[in-house]
Order: sequence, then structure tokens, then C-alpha cells
Amino acid sequence: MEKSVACDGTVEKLIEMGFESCAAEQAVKEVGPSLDKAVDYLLNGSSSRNCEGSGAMTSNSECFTSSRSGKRMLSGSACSGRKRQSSILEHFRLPRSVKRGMLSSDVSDVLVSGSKVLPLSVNGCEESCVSVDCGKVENAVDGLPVWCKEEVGFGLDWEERANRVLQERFGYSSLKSFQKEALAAWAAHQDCLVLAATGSGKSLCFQIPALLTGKVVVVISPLISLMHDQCLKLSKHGVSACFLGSGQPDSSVEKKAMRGMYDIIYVCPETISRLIKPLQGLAESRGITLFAIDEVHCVSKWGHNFRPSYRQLSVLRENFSACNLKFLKFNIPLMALTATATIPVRGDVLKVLSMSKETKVVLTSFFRPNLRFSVKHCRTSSPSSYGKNLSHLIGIYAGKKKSNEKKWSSIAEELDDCSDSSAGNSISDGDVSSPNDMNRIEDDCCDVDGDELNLTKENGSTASREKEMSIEYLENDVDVFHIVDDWDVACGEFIGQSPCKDQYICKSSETVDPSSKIEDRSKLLQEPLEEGPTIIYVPTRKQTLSITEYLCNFGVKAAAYNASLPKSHLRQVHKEFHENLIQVVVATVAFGMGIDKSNIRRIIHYGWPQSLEAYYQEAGRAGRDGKLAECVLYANLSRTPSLLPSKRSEAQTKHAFKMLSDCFRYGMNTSCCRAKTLVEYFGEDFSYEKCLLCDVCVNGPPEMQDLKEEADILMKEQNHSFDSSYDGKCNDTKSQRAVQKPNLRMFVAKIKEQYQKFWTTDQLWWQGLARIMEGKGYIREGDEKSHVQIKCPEPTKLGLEYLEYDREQPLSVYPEADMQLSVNKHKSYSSFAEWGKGWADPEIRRQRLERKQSNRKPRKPRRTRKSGKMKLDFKTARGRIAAKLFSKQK
Ligand SMILES: Nc1ncnc2c1ncn2[C@@H]1O[C@H](COP(=O)(O)OP(=O)(O)OP(=O)(O)O)[C@@H](O)[C@H]1O
Ligand SMILES: [Mg+2]
Repeated sequence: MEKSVACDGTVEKLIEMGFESCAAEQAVKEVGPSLDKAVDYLLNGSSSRNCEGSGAMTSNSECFTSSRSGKRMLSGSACSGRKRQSSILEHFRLPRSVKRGMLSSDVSDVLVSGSKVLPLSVNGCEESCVSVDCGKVENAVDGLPVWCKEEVGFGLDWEERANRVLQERFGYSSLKSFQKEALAAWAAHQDCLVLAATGSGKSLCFQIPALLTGKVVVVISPLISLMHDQCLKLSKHGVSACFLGSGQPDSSVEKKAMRGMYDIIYVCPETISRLIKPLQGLAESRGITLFAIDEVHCVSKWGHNFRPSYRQLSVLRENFSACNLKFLKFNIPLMALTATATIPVRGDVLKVLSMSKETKVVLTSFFRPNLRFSVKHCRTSSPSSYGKNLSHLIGIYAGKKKSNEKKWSSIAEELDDCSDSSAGNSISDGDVSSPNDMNRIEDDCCDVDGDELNLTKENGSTASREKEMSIEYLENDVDVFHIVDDWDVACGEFIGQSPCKDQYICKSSETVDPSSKIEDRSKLLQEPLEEGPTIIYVPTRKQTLSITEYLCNFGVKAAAYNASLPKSHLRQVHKEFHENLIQVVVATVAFGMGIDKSNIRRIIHYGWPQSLEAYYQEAGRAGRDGKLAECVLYANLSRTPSLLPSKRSEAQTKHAFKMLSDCFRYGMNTSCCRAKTLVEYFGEDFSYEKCLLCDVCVNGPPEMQDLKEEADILMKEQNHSFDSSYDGKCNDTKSQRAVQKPNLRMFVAKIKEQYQKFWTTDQLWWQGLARIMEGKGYIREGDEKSHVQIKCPEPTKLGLEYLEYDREQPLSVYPEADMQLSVNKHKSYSSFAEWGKGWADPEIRRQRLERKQSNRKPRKPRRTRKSGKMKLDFKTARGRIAAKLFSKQK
């Protein structure tokens, strides 16, 4: 009895060490309860053969693997129901001598059995071999091969091994500290949330585990372009990967994936629920070492790019936990990654994915020190303004403008071909021959008075408009989903090629370390902006086509990318862009997240993005090689941007307006470093005062102005109307208050009436002041609906106090971009205004008219058609002047 308890204890310890339970049991049976003897037996004895034999003899085993160490043995019946999964950390802790012994025997075993060794031990170093194909076995059911890999011993600690994989596979010298942290969490079977800047190297955090264990990593990814991008790269590094889309006509890739033929499987979130069973099979056969959820901000309703299907990813935790799958010893860990999650989004992610309470949060700076941010004012809505705004770009790529040149580049021709061939595809919307049509709906479809179109499902009055927009113009989550469906899966299969030799040459870490010092950053100031490709992000599909056409017309190699274009076109654009054959891609959000091309020098946003998250995400495509890159937002500052339609609840709509409003404020800001604004938006304390590169840092803020008088006047107007709405003139019913709520436009009209000095100060200027005052907490939105800009300002308690007590206090503020625009607009008309002023003085007017009259004959007053008699038309100004002259003549 005692002996059997001791034996059980030894078996348990052996399992903890990482040995397979059947091997451990066999060892204890052979040598008794002595741990040392059992280990010795396992490492030097013949247990493996026994176990192998048992596996091989099992008729319904799906795959069998063996080693003397007894690790990762049967995946079939022999071991089913037992705890087979080894603790990775325990594994690393084995004594060095033991590990070495294990490894050499493992490799020779495998070689003897005729399997191939993956090209990891390029230096002839056995220890660098981390994963070994153990061959293929015919599946009894359909005759398809089943691939499995043996997890072999780690000769060094996991960090060293990971660094070696990094060097040999990817050519980088060492892991970044955040990568180490994330990998450490994975190695400890912990869930992990990785929040790190765009381009910092998050992908390696989930790619390396596949190479360290020989098991599969399943990556949930939102965009086909991103999956394609990553698979392409991995195949170049000798890692086999595939991506799977929902509704796939060709199931062979999926079948192969579920049989363990690929190291990494990319799946869109919509497909996961269908794949639960096959993935459980894969977890049991080859093993799944990690579920990575990339661009995890898509989980949150409060993030940008919300994808409802991301919310269903809690199925991963439910279906791949140790309590559910008896062959697992630990839950398969989840690793969630993003570069653009605000603090509320982070909380939401943890909750929605049912991540463990012990989830490790790896957080690095979001700051990208080599990105030069700027905002330019322009009318993005009109093709006629392309000339002015894009001439610089044309100059860069096509030399001098050749305005009469009507030569189409091959890409433009191809675009035409594509549009012809895609019957039923919404590319027909892109009939670029009709510029007016193109211009119908854009980023700035509402006026400065804040009467923006509330294009949400809830808003019944704009429902048809919304439908029109979502179907015809706009890239939204449905589109993205659609392209996943639409994609030709055959191209989603990437068999790892042997990495070419020069990839083994270690490069220094190319990505900028976010903790870079100010001296390093000031070096960037002297750096010229190198030549390189550009992505132009536009809000509508139509614009992708019209701008591409425009650029191609001038000899720029440009291509459009939006979800409605044929997949063959998208694939080619992607490929040619990576091969530097295309200079400019004009894209919607479909080419946004995750795309990794090191030398993109310029990201242009031509029109308002929907949020700062989206903006920063897309801007993050630039300068991933660490060299200076430029991110320009061309925005119409004189119009309030509007929300693109999407399915939103009331709360989501409110939040979406808030995100758009923050983005608008970013554009209006003239005094705060842009990088600081962006980084702080994500809840990070910006450790530098300035980025030194952005337009605000370089040009400095405008001169401060004391706007106390204007603020007082605006406050008084509001206060007056606020009081009057409560003095009994109107009943306090909700509906009446809503109807009678005075808006800013009314206030401005009243101010103009009462104060002659503000006659030329327009709505745009007052809107800017209202925004500043709202920022200071003096006013708030009185309307119950959400708006991007304040529409019906109402004084707050603080505002009333300010009005009452702070009479002498100046209100020194930096005028914002719209206020400056308004002032400049009026300046340019000042000479006209001066000339016009004279007409207000009757004496000057009389003299001018006399002078005019002496120079030419007066016009004959108009005759009315009806009577045929001469009648003076006193309604028009001309008529009145003519009447005066006529009476004088008489
Ligand atoms: N340790 C490293 N040393 C040097 N370069 C690295 C390292 N890790 C990753 N990189 C490189 O950094 C680049 C960006 O990596 P990756 O695409 O994973 O970024 P990301 O953090 O996922 O960005 P995004 O948020 O935009 O998706 C890649 O080209 C990658 O090879
Ligand atoms: Mg990424």
C-alpha cells in the first residue's frame, strides 16, 4: 500500500518534470518509486520503445511520437484522458546534463526514424534544434496525412532559446524587454495582455512559441490584408503558416491546418466558432501552445474597429481549458495584443475574453519618436482641391507635373479591368467619370453649426441615407467581413521556405526603442525625410479610386485598395507594394491595421478619421524601420466631421461621437505637441515635454490672446436664454425644452446684432471659443443628442461663477485652428471690407454715385413685363439706386 502511494508520488513528480504520464507509469513499474532511478530509466532506458510500441499498436491512434524522455507521446487513445501537457517552465529547469542527453538522443532517434529536422541547427549545434517533424501518418478515415511534431528538450533556458530562434529565423539580435515579458507569461501558462506601440514587434510574441515548442499557435486576426501580410513574411523566414476565412470554398487548407501541417494558423474571428471541434482535435494531436488575439481592441464596444464576432472569442477559454479537455494539464494560454487600446478598452478586453485574473499585462510606451505629425487644412471633399494638396506628392514620385499627360499607368489600366470584370461588385460605384457624384458624401458632410448628420441606426430620419452610404460608399466592418469570405483560400497557404542565408546575419534592433533619449530624438531633426512609399487613407471607397486615378494621371505609380475591389487586385496591390513596385496606395481602413512594411515614409489621412485610435493605428504603418517618417492629416477645419454609419447602440453612438470629437480637437489644437496629445489619449504619461518633430513643436504655438470680453458676451447670452427658459415663458416639459433650446448659431446672430465690433466675427470663430470654454468647464452641451461640437451651449456652475466673480481675470488662450482660419479668411477680404465701409456713409455714397454717373450713362430703369410701362423696382438695391438717380435727373 505504502509502495503504491510512493509510486503515485513519483509518477506525479515525473509528470511535473514534463514526462508523459504513460512513460512515467512505465518507468515506475520497471524501477520502483525511486525518482532518480525513474529519471535515469526514462533517459537511458528503453521505456520510449515500450511507449512507442503501445502507441503504434493502438489501432485508432491519430499520431504517435516518441522519445526517450517520454515527452509528448501519444495523442491517441493510449494516453487520452491523462494529463499529457508538460509544464514548459519545469521543462526548462531540468539539469543541463540531463537536457543535453535528452536532446542528442531525441535527434538521433528522429533521424533514425527517417524524419526530417527543421533547418534550425544551422550552425551544427544540436541544442538549437527546437522542433522536429516526426513524420506523417496516414489517417485511417480519409487517407490524408496527419502531421505532428515532437517537442524536444530545451538545452538552454527558454530565453536563450527564444533569442536563438530570433537570430536564426528572423535575423534579429535579441528580444526586446516587452517581448521577453510576454514570452515569460506564456511559458508560465499565463494569459497575457500586450500593449505596445505600433511597429514594436508584437507579432513575434506569439510567433516564437510555435517555434519553441513545435506546437501550433492559433492567431485570431481581423483583416485579410494583415493575415496575408504576416503569412507572407513567415514563409520567408521558414515558418509554415496559413490563414482561414469563413465560408471557404476550398477546404483543403483548413483540413491540412487541422491536421497540424502549419506552425501558425491565422483565423478570422467569424470562423473560430465553426472550428472549435477540429481545433480541439489539433490540441490533442499536435498540440496548441497558444491562442493569440491580435488587434484585440476590436473586442471592445468602446474601441475603434469594433467587431461583434470578437466578442464571441470567450469560446476559446471555455473550450480549451484544462477542466474541459482532460488531456490538458493547463489552460491553453491566451495572448491579447494591441497598440491602440485606451484604459476602458483594456478592462473590456479582459472581461469579454474571460481572461484569467492573473493575466499578465505587458505595457510599453505608445510613443513613436520618429513620426512627424502635422495637420493641414484643406477641402478634402472636392477633387478640384487634389491639385493643390497632392502636387507635393506628385512632385516626389513623378518629378515635374505633366498636366497634359493622359498616359495611364499599367496599374490604372488594371484597375479598369478589375472594375469591368467584377460584376455585381460595388466597384461600379467608382465610376470616376462623374466628379460631382464622387463628391456627394464625404468626411465633412455637415456644417459648422454642428447640424451634423447623425447617421446611426437609431436615427430613423436618416436611415435611408445611412443605407445608401453603407452600401455604396463606406468601408465598414461588414465590408471587412465580406472580404474575408471572398478571399481565395488557396493563397492563404504559406509553406515555410528555408530562410535565405543573409537572414541569419544578425541585424541590430531596427525598431525604435520607445525609451529613446532626447539626444537620439534630436538627431531625427537633422535627418532628411528619405524617399519611400506612401499610404493615403481616405474615408470612402470612391475617394480611393478618384485619388488613384488622379495620381496615375500624373505618372505616379498608385493603386487603390478597398474591400469592394476584386480580390485578385487586392492581392496584387499588396504584393507589389511590398516589392516597392507601387509608390502610393490609396486605401480605406481595409489596409489599416497591422500592415508591416519597414520603409513607409509617409501616411496621409485625406479626410477626418473616426477616432484618434484609428488615426494612430494607421499612422503607425509609417517609419517601422525607425527612420524619420511623416504623418499628415489633411482635414477640413471649417466643417465638423460626421460619423460614418455602423450598427451602434445608443451608448455606442454617444461614445463614437466622443471619439470623433477627440479627433476633431486633435486637428484644431495649435498649442500642444501632437505626439503628447496622442500618447496621453491612451492614458500614458508623456515623459518628454515635446516630440520636437510635429508641426506644433516646430512652428510653436500662436500668440496667446485675452478673449475675456468675447467669453463674457457669449456667457451672458447663454445665461440670458438659460434664465428665460426657466422664467415661466415655457413649460418645462422635455419636448418643449428640446425644441426651444437656443443653439450657438442663434447666439452668434444675437451678438452680431448687438455688437458692431463683432459683425465680421463668424460662426467658425465662436465655435472655436465655445470649444475652449467647454474644455475649461464653463459651458456644456445642453442638447440631449450627441454632437461632435457643442451645439446648444449652456452655462455650468463653474461658468456662472466665472461670470459673476472673475470679472477682472483675463482669459488668455491660444486661438485654435478654426479660429485662426476664420480670422485669416476675413483678413483676405479686408481691402474689400474697407471699400465696402464707405457705402454705409450716405455722403460718401452720394459722391461715389455722382462720380460714377458722370463717367457713364445711367441704366434705364427696368420695365415690368406685365404692364409694359416703366416701373421702378424698389425691391432690389439696384432698383433703389436707379430710382434715386432717375429722380435726380428729373
Ligand atoms: N526583437 C526585435 N528586434 C528587431 N526587430 C524586431 C524585433 N521584434 C520584431 N521586430 C521587427 O519589428 C517590425 C514590426 O513588427 P510587428 O509587425 O510585429 O509590429 P506590431 O507591434 O505588431 O505592430 P502593429 O501594432 O502595427 O501591428 C517587424 O518587421 C519585426 O520583424
Ligand atoms: Mg501587429
